[in-house]
Amino acid sequence: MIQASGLRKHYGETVALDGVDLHVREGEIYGVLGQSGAGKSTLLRCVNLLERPTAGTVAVAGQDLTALGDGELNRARQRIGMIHQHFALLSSRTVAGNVAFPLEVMGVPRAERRRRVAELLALVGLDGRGKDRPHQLSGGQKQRVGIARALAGNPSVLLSDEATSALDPATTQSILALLKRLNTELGLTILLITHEMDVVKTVCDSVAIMSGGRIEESGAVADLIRTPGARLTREIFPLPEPAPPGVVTLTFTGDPGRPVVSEVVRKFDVDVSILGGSIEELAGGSAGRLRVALDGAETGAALAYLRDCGLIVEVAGETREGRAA
Ligand SMILES: Nc1ncnc2c1ncn2[C@@H]1O[C@H](COP(=O)(O)OP(=O)(O)OP(=O)(O)O)[C@@H](O)[C@H]1O
Repeated sequence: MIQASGLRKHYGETVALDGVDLHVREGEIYGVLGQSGAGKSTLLRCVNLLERPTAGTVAVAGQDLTALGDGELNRARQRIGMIHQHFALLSSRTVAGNVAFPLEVMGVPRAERRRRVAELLALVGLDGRGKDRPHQLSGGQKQRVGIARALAGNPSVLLSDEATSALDPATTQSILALLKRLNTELGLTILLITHEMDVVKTVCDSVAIMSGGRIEESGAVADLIRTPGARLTREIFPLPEPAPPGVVTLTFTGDPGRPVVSEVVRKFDVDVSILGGSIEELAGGSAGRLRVALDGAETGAALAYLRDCGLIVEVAGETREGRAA
């Protein structure tokens, strides 16, 4: 749905994007995670060409935006909604007036605008709040107005620029739940940028980790977690690094369906000490990482058994290895 290739963006001497390739599939929620200055906002603004990249191409829904003239680009942008960290609402307009704004720009007749605005406000849970002014709303409600406005043109893609960064944790969760619902019900493809791992954990199907204008790691969250050595896994399930030589790290996605650790102890001449670990509920299901020390005559056979059970097994100091379930 979104295909960016070889994106570069220079601001004078500053290289904000240093050759970025991004592939967002239709219907997924894709998160770009990175610290301040990593280039996330620049990437997002290059996707809808609010910023023209210094080099590279961007295609959305098969249309190469970088090849379009201004008129065609404006029409293409109507199919790309955007929401912002600080909501960017017009304080002089009512809630309904804010949502109606893009419809006015598109030349939608008044009666149709009213119908559409009412529909959009109901969709984001703001039924009956159309006459309010933005200052009468909470942060979460303001972001709901921002989302309704972004959906006015029936976009196939929604870009989210740190949309939950100004919100408290409970409100963040309610806005993420709304985005997930819109993704599922409308088939909306969502590209969001964030510096919060919790956002990635809660809603993202895929992720790119950015640093210094480059993508360091990208892919489906479930695939990355099963990739030995992935940075995403280490950040979601932090454990002391590096592990002492011989210590074993077990990573798993989904429910193993049986108590594999106690099975190993019963089946093999081996003792297992649990040194640390955690289990997280991710958008695509649960996943976990456990650090253990194995001691006994059948350690090798026990590790082979754990691999056969579908766990990713990494032994500190040995060559990385693992296999899919
Ligand atoms: N309009 C601009 N003019 C000059 N430099 C810019 C401009 N926009 C971004 N930069 C620079 O580009 C780099 C990447 O900035 P960008 O805002 O894309 O990062 P970010 O990951 O979104 O960070 P933040 O979360 O703090 O916004 C930074 O060094 C920033 O100073």
